Amino acid sequence: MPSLGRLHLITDSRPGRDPLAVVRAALSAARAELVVQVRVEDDATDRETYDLASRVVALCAPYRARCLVNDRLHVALAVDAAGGHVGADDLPVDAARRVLGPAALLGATARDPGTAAVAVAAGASYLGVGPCNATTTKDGLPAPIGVTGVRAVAEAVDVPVVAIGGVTAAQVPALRAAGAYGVAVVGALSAAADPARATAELLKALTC
Ligand SMILES: Cc1ncc(COP(=O)(O)OP(=O)(O)O)c(N)n1
Ligand SMILES: Cc1nc(C(=O)O)sc1CCOP(=O)(O)O
Ligand SMILES: [Mg+2]
Repeated sequence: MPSLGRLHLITDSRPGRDPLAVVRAALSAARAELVVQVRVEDDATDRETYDLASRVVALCAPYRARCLVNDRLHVALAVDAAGGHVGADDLPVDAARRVLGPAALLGATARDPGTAAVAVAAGASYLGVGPCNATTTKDGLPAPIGVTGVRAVAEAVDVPVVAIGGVTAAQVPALRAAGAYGVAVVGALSAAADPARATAELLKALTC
């Protein structure tokens, strides 16, 4: 399996956002280094999710960038995405692995070392670890675990740790020093005045 991209762009499908424009801009800057995770609001229909994911897969293909689908693994299969991401309210990791098959990329959310180890044993390819910081992008999250929490998880597992939650380019060096392999962002790109430039800045911080 090719190595996992270090920069994960999670789509922002809240009203008034233009997720495809941000994906296009980010792909132009990061190319195959980008992983695009299609994440929709809970009230989005499967058809809406399928339509968005299909378009993201098509945008990623010329760059050989990979698309993952959050939560809705049947959509991941239907659009021939590279895999999916699950958390505590989704299919258990072992069930998600059975659905997606052995070759797929499967991400799992982990907020502590114990959960992380269980997820890896169940078949997770990488872990989404956070929230690193407070974020307004998603409601109902626990208190931030900070760089220290990311380090605790990274030391406990041997799969890539992707830090999430209010991550900015300025924080990337500290996250990398703590053992994070990459980062996943919504607002840092979706709310950027120039998403291509913001992508380049994140990527530089991740790869220098
Ligand atoms: C890379 C990454 N990490 C964590 C999450 C959160 O997943 P989950 O806990 O299932 O919450 P929702 O995103 O489904 O609301 C993620 N999507 N990606
Ligand atoms: C979707 C999501 N999951 C998180 C978690 O910690 O599980 S934080 C998050 C939102 C990340 O958006 P931003 O980069 O704008 O903070
Ligand atoms: Mg989920």
